[in-house]
Formats: sequence, C-alpha cells, structure tokens
Amino acid sequence: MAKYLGQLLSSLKSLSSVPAIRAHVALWTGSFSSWTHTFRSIKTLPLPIFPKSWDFSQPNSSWGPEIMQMYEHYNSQCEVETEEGEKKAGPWRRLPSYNRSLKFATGGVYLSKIIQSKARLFTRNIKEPGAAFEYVLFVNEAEQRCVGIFQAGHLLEGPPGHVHGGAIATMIDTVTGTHATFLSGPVMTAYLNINYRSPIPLGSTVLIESLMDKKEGRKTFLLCNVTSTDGSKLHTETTALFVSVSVSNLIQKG
Ligand SMILES: CCCCCCCC(=O)SCCNC(=O)CCNC(=O)[C@H](O)C(C)(C)COP(=O)(O)OP(=O)(O)OC[C@H]1O[C@@H](n2cnc3c(N)ncnc32)[C@H](O)[C@@H]1OP(=O)(O)O
Repeated sequence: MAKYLGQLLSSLKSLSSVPAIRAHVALWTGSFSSWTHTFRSIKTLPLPIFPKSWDFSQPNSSWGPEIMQMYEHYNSQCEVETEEGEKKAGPWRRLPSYNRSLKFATGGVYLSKIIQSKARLFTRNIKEPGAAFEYVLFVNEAEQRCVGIFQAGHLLEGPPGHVHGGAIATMIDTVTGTHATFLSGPVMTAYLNINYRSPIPLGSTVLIESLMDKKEGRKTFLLCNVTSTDGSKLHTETTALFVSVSVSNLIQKG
C-alpha cells in the first residue's frame, strides 16, 4: 500500500509540473491545496478504493491501423530534436487517462462511501479492450487546441452499424471538457450544442478537434468538430460553453 501511494504521489507530482495538467488533476482530486494536503487525504482512504492504475490512452491490442497512425502522428510531435541533436518538448502533449478519477480523494462529502469506492470514470469503465471508448487526447498549448482520436467499439451502437449520438456527445464532452479544464482550471459543462451532420460507422476512428473560441470572465467558449481522420467527412459541429467553478461549491451543490 505504502509503495502504491508513493508511486501514485510521484506520478501526480510529475504531472503537476505542467501547469494546466496540475489544474486538471486538482479538479478531479477535489482539492486546490498543497500536495501535502492531497496526500494526507489519500492516506485516509480505505484500500479497496485504489484499483490498479492504468493509463488507458496508451495503444492496446484493439487499436486498428487508423487510430495507431493518428496516435503516432501526434505522439511523434510530443518530443522533437533540435539541430544540435538534443531532445526537447514538442508542440503537442499527450494527456494520460485513468479509469478511476481521484475526485473523491478528499473524502465522503456528498456520496456514500460505497458509491465512492465503486465510482469509475464513465468512458473508461469497460474492461474489454476495444469494446467501447478507445481514445487518446493531445493538447497544443501554444495553439490552444486539443485533439481526441477516438475509435468507437461495438458496445456503442445506436442506429444499426453506427455510433450512438449520446456516445458521440460523451466524447465531445470529454475532449472539450478536458480542453476547457486545461485552459481555465475547474469547469462544468453549461452547454454542448451539437449538430449531427453524418453518422459515424461503428468501429471507425474519428478525429475530435477542440478550438478555443473566446473567454469571458468565468465562461470559456469552445468550438469542436468531429471529422474522419483525413478531414474529408464532417460528422458533427459543436459549440460549447464551460463555466469555471470552485470545487467547494460543486461539492455543496451535490
Ligand atoms: C475527465 C474528462 C473530463 C470530462 C469533463 C466533463 C464535464 C461535465 O460533463 S460536467 C457535467 C455536466 N454539467 C453539469 O452538470 C453542469 C450543471 N450546471 C451547473 O452546475 C451550473 O448551471 C453551472 C456551473 C454551469 C453554472 O452555474 P453558476 O456557477 O451558478 O454560474 P451562473 O452564475 O449561473 O452563470 C455564470 C455565467 O455563465 C452563463 N451560463 C451558465 N449556464 C449557461 C447556459 N446553459 N447557457 C448560456 N450561458 C450560461 C450565465 O449566464 C453567466 O453569464 P454572465 O457571467 O455573463 O452573467
């Protein structure tokens, strides 16, 4: 247990060196105070609340050639070589993705301990690789862009042979929500206005691109298109609003 906590804390600490990821992690830990405080909270949790951590945004055996190709396209731009042959951070950064968020790490405020111990991140809670949401997110801080590469598994069927609209909305919320968190810290989705233009074949891979539109006070407006990976087919167009929230208010609202 102590070893696991040590590993968890060091991985969170390494993520926290990236400012926007620090905000993202902090949102889901439910705490903006110091890592010491977070660690103290984590220490008080019962053992079963820690499933084995696994970064689901890494390639697995279910990934087809299309998602692999897109993954390699962006992943190869996460680290670049200078003329002197030195490696340095590139324009894109891959965002890790875990099954269990740590949003309840500060402990039992509005949900029962049983629900807390069983809560799982919706998009990562199906064990069979390739059955549902296979995706990876990359963010480009300079361009204020985020891309999600999404391979839709057979459990996401809506119209025969095609992806359910709610599953598509889930992925749009995931990409834009992560992007908004990256840009603005803790946020909640106020609206997603989605226009469905053409159906997505089940099993195919699509590109979900989120762009910063504007920020006004607590409001972050984003634009998001879902297209085929070569960009030739438009599947959805979305305008989204995220409102910055304080985590303590969120907990009280529950
Ligand atoms: C790990 C993967 C990441 C995934 C991310 C997923 C994110 C999510 O899905 S969150 C879950 C879904 N969303 C929700 O449940 C949110 C429910 N709604 C709420 O909690 C609140 O309405 C909330 C937080 C959006 C806004 O409430 P509150 O903080 O009181 O702000 P409020 O004062 O009403 O509004 C602030 C501003 O936003 C505007 N606004 C709020 N909601 C809307 C809306 N739906 N449409 C247009 N404008 C809105 C207000 O008009 C106001 O504007 P201004 O400052 O110009 O007057």
